[in-house]
Amino acid sequence: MGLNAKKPQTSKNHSFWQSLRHAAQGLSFTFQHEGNFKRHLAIATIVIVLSAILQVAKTEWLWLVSVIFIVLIAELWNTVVEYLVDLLVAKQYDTMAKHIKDVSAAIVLVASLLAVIVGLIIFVPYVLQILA
Ligand SMILES: Nc1ncnc2c1ncn2[C@@H]1O[C@H](COP(=O)(O)OP(=O)(O)OP(=O)(O)O)[C@@H](O)[C@H]1O
Repeated sequence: MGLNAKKPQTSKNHSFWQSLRHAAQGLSFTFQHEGNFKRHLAIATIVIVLSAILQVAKTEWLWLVSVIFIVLIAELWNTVVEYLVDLLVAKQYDTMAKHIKDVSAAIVLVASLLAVIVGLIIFVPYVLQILA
């Protein structure tokens, strides 16, 4: 490492902007490495465009935005768990590692089911109205 090379940071963030930059790096890392995060974002974009076209009510927007964020938070959390487990067991097969990762994936599944249920409750009446 050269004299002017910056030492990698392992200390606490010193400012709000530094915290924000690292959080943005976390989001960018997840987007680049987790296919499911990309898929969830793509579905969220479709739902937002559809909601704008159908001009859904304010409370419906609140529900939709809430479930979109719940799913994205669950996916971020699942990514944290996967990397922590990999760090601990270094890719060795471990029954407890399997259970931890499976339960973490189940969190995403349950959050996604909630999003599907909310989506059906909101969009089915609009579709029926269009078909009527
Ligand atoms: N070290 C391990 N020991 C035992 N089982 C493991 C281990 N690593 C992964 N697995 C099993 O493989 C599955 C997938 O692993 P992992 O979560 O790392 O991959 P992924 O494709 O990123 O998952 P996801 O689709 O949830 O994002 C886990 O749910 C678990 O059942």
